[in-house]
Amino acid sequence: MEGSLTARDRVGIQDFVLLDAYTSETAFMDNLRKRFSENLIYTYIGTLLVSVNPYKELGIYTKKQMDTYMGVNFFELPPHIFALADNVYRTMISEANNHFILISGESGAGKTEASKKVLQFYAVCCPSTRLLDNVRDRLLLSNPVLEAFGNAKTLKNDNSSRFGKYMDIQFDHKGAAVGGHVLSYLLEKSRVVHQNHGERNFHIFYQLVEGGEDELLRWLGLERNCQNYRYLIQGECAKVSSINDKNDWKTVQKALTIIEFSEKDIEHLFAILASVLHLGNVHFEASALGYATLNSSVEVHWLSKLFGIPSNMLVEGLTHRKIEAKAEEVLSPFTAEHAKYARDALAKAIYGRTFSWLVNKINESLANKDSTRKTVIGLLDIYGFEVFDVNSFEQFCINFCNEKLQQLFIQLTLKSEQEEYEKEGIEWEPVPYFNNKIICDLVEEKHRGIISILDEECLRPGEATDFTFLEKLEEKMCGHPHFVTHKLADQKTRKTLERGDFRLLHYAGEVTYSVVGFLDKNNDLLYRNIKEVMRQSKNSIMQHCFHAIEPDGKKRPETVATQFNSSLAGLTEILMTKEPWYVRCLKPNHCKQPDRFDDVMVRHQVKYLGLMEHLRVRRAGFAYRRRCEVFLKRYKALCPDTWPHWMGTPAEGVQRLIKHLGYKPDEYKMGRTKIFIRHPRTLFATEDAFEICKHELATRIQAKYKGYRVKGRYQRQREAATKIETCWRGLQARKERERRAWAVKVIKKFIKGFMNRNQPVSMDNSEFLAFVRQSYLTRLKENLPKSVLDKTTWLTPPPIMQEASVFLRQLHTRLLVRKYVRGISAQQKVQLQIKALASDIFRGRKENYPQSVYQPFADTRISEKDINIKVLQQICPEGIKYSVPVIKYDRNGFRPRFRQLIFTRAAAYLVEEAKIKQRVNYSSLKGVSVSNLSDNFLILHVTCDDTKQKVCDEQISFTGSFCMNLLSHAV
Ligand SMILES: Nc1ncnc2c1ncn2[C@@H]1O[C@H](COP(=O)(O)OP(=O)(O)OP(=O)(O)O)[C@@H](O)[C@H]1O
Repeated sequence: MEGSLTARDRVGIQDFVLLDAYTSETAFMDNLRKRFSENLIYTYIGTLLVSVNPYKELGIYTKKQMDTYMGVNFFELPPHIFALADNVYRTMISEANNHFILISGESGAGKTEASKKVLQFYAVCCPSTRLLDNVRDRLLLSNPVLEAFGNAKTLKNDNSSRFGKYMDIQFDHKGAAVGGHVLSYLLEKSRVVHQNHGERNFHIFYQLVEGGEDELLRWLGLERNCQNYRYLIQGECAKVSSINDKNDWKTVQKALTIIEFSEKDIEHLFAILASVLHLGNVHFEASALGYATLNSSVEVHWLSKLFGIPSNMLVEGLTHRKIEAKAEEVLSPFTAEHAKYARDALAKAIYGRTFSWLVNKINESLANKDSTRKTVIGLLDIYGFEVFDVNSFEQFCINFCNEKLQQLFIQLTLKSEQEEYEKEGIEWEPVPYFNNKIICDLVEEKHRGIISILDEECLRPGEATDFTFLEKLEEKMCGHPHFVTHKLADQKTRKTLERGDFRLLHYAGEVTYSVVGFLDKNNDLLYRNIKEVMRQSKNSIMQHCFHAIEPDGKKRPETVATQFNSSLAGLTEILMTKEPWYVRCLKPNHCKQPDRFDDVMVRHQVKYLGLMEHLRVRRAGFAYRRRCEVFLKRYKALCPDTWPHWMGTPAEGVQRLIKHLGYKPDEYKMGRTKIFIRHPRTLFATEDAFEICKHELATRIQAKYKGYRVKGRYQRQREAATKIETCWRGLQARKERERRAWAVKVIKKFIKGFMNRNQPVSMDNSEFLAFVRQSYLTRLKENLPKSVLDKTTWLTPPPIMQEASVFLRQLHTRLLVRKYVRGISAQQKVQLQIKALASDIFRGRKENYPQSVYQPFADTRISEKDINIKVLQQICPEGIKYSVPVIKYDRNGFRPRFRQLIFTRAAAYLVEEAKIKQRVNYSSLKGVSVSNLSDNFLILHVTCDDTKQKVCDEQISFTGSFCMNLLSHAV
């Protein structure tokens, strides 16, 4: 698939919009399956990309592939994530606005992989410099670091994102990636202390233990065996065949240095990871009084060393809490159970806060400090919808997040699209779709939603438990169509629910949540005592985390669910200001197996992702719409009526324009303020015409001239001069520095004068004029005559460049002449002088003169060795100037005779072998005549008063092929 389509690439339909069969789910599934069986994992629905996880390497993400997709029209090549990335990028450049790519799908569907591919595409395909290479490397390498700390093996996915990630890639006006910013959402901290069977802790712990150098492990007090650490073995699957912790460790280490973590930062970061592992091994026993006693001196030793906190302080913090009793604070001992809880809470807090520190640090490294305007492409890769056997608070948050993203998708596509048709007065048959707002409200509605009820239970005084929370839910949610519990369920459903469960009917399916742990996880409290202990740490990251993040003393921090809800609202706001693009990832089977397409499972995803509805709206609707003024502004140059100025309304202008372009009535619709184009191909045809018109330079020049406009006229003149200077540089032989400097000076002078006389009329006009100038000069540069005699015709200039063209032509000719003249030898110079003379004599007077211009003139036509020695002896003292073989005709009878005609300084000699037949003194030469025709006759007229001559008043006629050469010499 390198550029051209093969038969395999055409299997099925590349764009569901083009499916012939009516848009049934069966036809949709057939197409998806057919393509999947040929390893064609991508298919479009318009500009939305559907991707099916192949669970195997397909070799379709090479540099060559990137080159293939770079700058090619979206629908020209088989669907690909690179095509989408390229289309987003080019739209961002041409429209100079912000975009985001929403990648969604359930856990393991391929979201993270897709977002990595997009990032790689930009890293390779965007213009770059050495400086920007740094930014690019950091952008790319932030991924393995974030994955190591934020991803883990789950039952659904060996590399499952346990946090939400939104990454902005910032581009300058030339389209180079110049910076980035990462926002992270709710890390699943509980994984640090607990993993379900078959799952792992975050990758970084295993990488450190497996890959860390011996010396490092010694320094951290760690052993190279994951089995020795309680926090690493709860899922009983420390080793996973698809994961190479050792290699990943190396990648992370390298990435940390490239992202510019200092040695100290790295040291402290590793110390924290080791501390968490030591903390997990801290063991409590109950004393006789039932209080916790700490029986882990080795662990405490290492914790004390790595945190830089005295051991006794640590021990106290881990076994006691501070209680305020009236004016004083007293220490109250924990029970063993309580101490374990406090230890785990500390481990979670340390890891969670370190993760936030890490994200900030990455952001510092990606930040672009330059304040010039940048455009942005956002990449949203957030944990996918997930359902386990036991689902807890974390799944509740993750699935709620997916509900919100589905809601955003609905808002931006199905809902807004249909509302827009209505608003614009376009006839439209509404497409029904399931709006999941009802579920979002169920979770987030103020005072009535699940989060509000949970917060109430967390914050209220008195004995609140997970079960009182469940009762409150039952009380408030009773009868809600998407909520059910054991108590509220009908008999049949009740059998599937435990007493401590509640079930939500999500857009993606039912999920049963166990309320156990909801209150604790939502409170996420850490005892004050242990926080104060951590503040004493000598580890700079710990100091930062426990100082900076702490709210003032007594105020209770916001609950986790509320914080998460607010951050999602913030994310929605960010996304709503950008142009959306979608990648919908599908998971083909539960077993992570290649070549296995589970129909039921895929059909279910197709359904809940709303793909059929999207397809129906796309098919019935319009692929492209733009406000009339925007459309007109872009394409008005394609129609003589609208270019350069359209005086009527934008809508009328658009009508005139599309009439000129020959749009058929079924290809478009005019709304109240917008034009709607049904098929992408119509737009592509228009865009192609536009491209031809403006040439590929248009985008670059537009971008250049935006900056150019702002900088003012002086700057404009300078830039224009520099551009032309560049053109000229290409034209000149680089070695001739002196000449080039002269040319540039003259051109600059010209431009200055020229610009002064050609003040642009309007902004639009100025851009176009600038384009026309640039385009003409570029073409001219490529078509300049290469030598003085080059017959290349000078390019006809556009009207505004007439004057410049004449000037440049003179300049160019002069330059070529100068170059030519400097390059000729003394001998050639004499030749040329003779030619110039021939020109004076014959130009316009003799029919075959033009041909002679291209024939070399020689110094002589008979070399001395071909002249008889006797003759030479006689005439040599006079100095032979020129000799030529001729045929002589005498006056009577025109009998031809072969002779040598030899000119000396004093006379002309007619020679026949060893005999001088005739000598004509120049003093006796009355004249020379030739005809004006294409012959080579030459007649010498001589006087007869020279008694020594045999002929008087004679005409000596010759013919020879070099008559002009001869005569010019003679003269
Ligand atoms: N395009 C692809 N080509 C080859 N393998 C892929 C592709 N996409 C995904 N995979 C495989 O599927 C696995 C899961 O993909 P990924 O981690 O991207 O899922 P996800 O949707 O981000 O899941 P989660 O929501 O759990 O983070 C990858 O580790 C990889 O092995």
